[in-house]
Amino acid sequence: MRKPLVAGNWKMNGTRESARTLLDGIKAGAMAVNGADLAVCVPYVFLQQVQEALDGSPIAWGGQDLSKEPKGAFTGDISAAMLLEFGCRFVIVGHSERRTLHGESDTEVAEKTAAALEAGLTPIVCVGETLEEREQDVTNDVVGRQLDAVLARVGSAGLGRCVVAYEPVWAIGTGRTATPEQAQEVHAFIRARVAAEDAEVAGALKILYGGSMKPDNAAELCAKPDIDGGLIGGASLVAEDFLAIGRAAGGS
Ligand SMILES: O=C(CO)COP(=O)(O)O
Repeated sequence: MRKPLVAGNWKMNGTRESARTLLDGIKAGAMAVNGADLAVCVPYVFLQQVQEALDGSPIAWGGQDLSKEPKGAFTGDISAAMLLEFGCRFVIVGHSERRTLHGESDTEVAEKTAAALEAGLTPIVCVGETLEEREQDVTNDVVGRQLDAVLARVGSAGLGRCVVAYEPVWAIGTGRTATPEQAQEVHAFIRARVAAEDAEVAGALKILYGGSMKPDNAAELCAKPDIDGGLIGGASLVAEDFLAIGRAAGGS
């Protein structure tokens, strides 16, 4: 039985003040979220504040990216060890915004996944196709290629220590959600691809959906057999919406 995970991706949003209000709100409602785990992935500069606010709470936290290198002359980058020092459990890897805006390749994403695993972090590995790719009917090719790069680097045992997030690029921040059937189809494809390597790992792997998941569509998406929660952008910035998604994912 896979316990759903609802992880917020704050992206590049927030101030100290808004983060405080948001964290207070999430903490206040977290106990009513039964049956799903909660996490927030925040901008680096808020990690200390988040650690202080959430330490001892049921809510985990993490970063939104990391360097594949352990340390050294990499201006602007953050290592896995640094994230660990601030109590992170998770780190998002290979988000489409990083693949597109920062040119991250499949190989680089795989290296980052390996670096996170070596340090003991749980990578949330993002995969997903663009609108053009969906229209060309190459969704499975793209998602399969992105997944295979990670599998080739960390093996099925490594992938078993990851969370995968399927995020169709055309559904991110657009208000255009994949239908539950569209999402389920790709989630089932991902699980089958992993099962071809290792059925046990595939059965236990959490596969989150991301892309305009909101309180009003979360229950329907999460009711699908291969959808194990969500990676939430916009709605994770509003405590009540984030909590409502958590409750829906948990089945309450
Ligand atoms: O990219 C996402 C989460 O990583 C999804 O963002 P939205 O929920 O804002 O569409």
